[in-house]
Amino acid sequence: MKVAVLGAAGGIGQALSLLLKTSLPAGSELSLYDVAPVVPGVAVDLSHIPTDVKVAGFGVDSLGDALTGADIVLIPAGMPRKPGMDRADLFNVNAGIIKTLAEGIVANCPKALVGIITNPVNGTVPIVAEVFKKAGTYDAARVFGITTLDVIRSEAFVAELKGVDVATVKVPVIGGHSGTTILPLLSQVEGVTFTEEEVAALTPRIQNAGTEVVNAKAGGGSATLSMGAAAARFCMSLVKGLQGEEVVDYAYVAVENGDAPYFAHPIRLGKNGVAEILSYGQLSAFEEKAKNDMLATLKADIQEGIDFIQG
Ligand SMILES: NC(=O)C1=CN([C@@H]2O[C@H](COP(=O)(O)OP(=O)(O)OC[C@H]3O[C@@H](n4cnc5c(N)ncnc54)[C@H](O)[C@@H]3O)[C@@H](O)[C@H]2O)C=CC1
Ligand SMILES: O=C([O-])CC(=O)C(=O)O
Repeated sequence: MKVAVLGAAGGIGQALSLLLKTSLPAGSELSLYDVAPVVPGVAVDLSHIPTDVKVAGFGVDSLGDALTGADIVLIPAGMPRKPGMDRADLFNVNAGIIKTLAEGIVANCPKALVGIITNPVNGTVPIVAEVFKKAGTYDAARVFGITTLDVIRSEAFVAELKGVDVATVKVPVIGGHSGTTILPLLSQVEGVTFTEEEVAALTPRIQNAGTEVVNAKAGGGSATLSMGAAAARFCMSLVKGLQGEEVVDYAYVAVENGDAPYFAHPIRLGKNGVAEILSYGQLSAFEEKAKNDMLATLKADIQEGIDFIQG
């Protein structure tokens, strides 16, 4: 199994690479790419951890070498938010970065499963898909926006609020990855119930959790450690699917005849990525309204990504 991390020297990239070094199956290769000159050092540093995962670092001129033979490509490259910014404010800077990296995937590992972390995820996922479509290599089953951070935050916050063992908490989160487009389905959490007031307070807490971190870091960036944990968890779901195990997880994927052209759903993963997009089930009246209220924003974010490539 070869996993490439693009943007591996950054806050997320380093945390994610550390977790992958200690959790990928024995015999795997971890390929670290970044434009920052420290990246070979990050690889050397990780290579001293005694696990059977080979690590190599690749600098700005070696994207092709980093990607060749990759089964999974994870992309946390690009600029994070500062206080006062929305994720959408990152589009102008990060769209070009994502386009270049997607072109590298087309040229070097067009069959890889691609997990996109770079914000704004609502728009960067369509950019990658459009680059692949243009090149004739697009397979909707292989492109994922990683929304696992919304899921793990929801697990943490529900466990905290309800005083239950976090290991037993499962929270479906659908939609997109920004503000109100993030839609936790608290009505479907098993084993606990919420009052209307709790739903009205917890839903925006989950939606604004990224901003909570941005503000707490006071100009020093956004979530990196929790995102590293989230991306590693999602990567391990992809790995299990590739190994032929049955696994269901959540991600922002292309959906035909869905609520929007891209929407986070429960998905069944297999050897070729998405094996099946599963229904997110019955929504409460609160969730149905929240979904309908945010769809115009999500669709506009998606269109911005499509237009960036189609012109
Ligand atoms: N999907 C999600 O839930 C989350 C997404 N993010 C997003 O992840 C991205 C990265 O965040 P951080 O790691 O905190 O930022 P960071 O600034 O610490 O790291 C970004 C890295 O990307 C590298 N980079 C820039 N241009 C590149 C290129 N063309 N090719 C390869 N590498 C390149 C930089 O050199 C840097 O090492 C941001 O866009 C942020 O908004 C952050 C948290 C959660
Ligand atoms: O809020 C941000 O800018 C980073 C992010 O996507 C998150 O933490 O969910």
